[in-house]
Amino acid sequence: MQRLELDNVVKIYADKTAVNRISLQVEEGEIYGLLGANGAGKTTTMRMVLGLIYPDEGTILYNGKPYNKELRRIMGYLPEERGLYPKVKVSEQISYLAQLRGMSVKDADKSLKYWLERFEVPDYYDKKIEELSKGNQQKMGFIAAVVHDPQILILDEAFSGLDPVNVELLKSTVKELRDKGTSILFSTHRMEHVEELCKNITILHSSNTVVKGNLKEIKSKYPREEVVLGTSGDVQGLEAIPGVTEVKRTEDGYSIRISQVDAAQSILNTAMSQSTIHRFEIKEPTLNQIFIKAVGESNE
Ligand SMILES: Nc1ncnc2c1ncn2[C@@H]1O[C@H](COP(=O)(O)OP(=O)(O)OP(=O)(O)O)[C@@H](O)[C@H]1O
Repeated sequence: MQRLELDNVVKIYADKTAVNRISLQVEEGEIYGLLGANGAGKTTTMRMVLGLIYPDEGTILYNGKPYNKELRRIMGYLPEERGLYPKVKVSEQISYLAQLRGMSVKDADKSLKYWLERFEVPDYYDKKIEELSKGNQQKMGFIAAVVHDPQILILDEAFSGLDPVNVELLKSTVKELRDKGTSILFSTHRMEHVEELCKNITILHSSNTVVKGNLKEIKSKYPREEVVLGTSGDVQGLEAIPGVTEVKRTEDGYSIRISQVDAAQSILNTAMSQSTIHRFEIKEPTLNQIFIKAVGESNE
């Protein structure tokens, strides 16, 4: 049984279809990437999953059952815009949120203290949100989303505003939650994070699903269009090889764009006849390249 299942879900605002027939499944212990350009329909989809707004068509099932208010206890949400009150102490508001989701005062306090220790900021317990830096407010938002140990966690740009050390800290936490069985709907514009974390993805464009499936399978279906060549010296004649569209000199060789994969063998033969080769790779497209191809650079 799927932990979370969306089937042909539609949301319409007046004359605007914000989400048009999205279908996806998230298993137990899976991080699912929900991607798309600005205005594509990601936040609307997440808000429907959370039960904050209702779909106009389609179904959303949680452990095989439709939405009911009790599900709030098993869901956690880190919104893109900060959701915590600036003037209230970390301990008061996160403990309150945890109690709203069914925890006892004692368990909520214990869990909050665990997470503050985990993020190496135990002294934030008594601080007001407004006293913290932007990145540390983001960490408190993350704690508010996970403090009650949800089965379904919805993360919208979870790593925004964080320095590289904190990105790694949160990333490893997200992986750990996944390994413990949490199902995570993960939305971001940072494709390298998706490549590292997500098994399956959906890319939305103007409310429609344009790419969907297993990330590795999606990547294998897109043509390989870049050859990386490491050479000890110059190689002449690469531009003249049929199928080569662009040749760039790099520090230790060449980066070559190709329009057909057969060109790679000719590149290797040409290079080997003139120089020692210490690297030859026909690169898979990055998710960034796939995203740009699928969506184009058009923003709303
Ligand atoms: N309450 C609303 N009333 C009317 N239109 C809305 C409402 N909420 C969202 N929309 C529209 O629905 C579409 C999808 O918006 P949504 O916020 O889901 O996009 P998004 O993918 O989360 O974008 P971003 O990456 O910019 O956060 C947009 O065209 C938006 O203007």
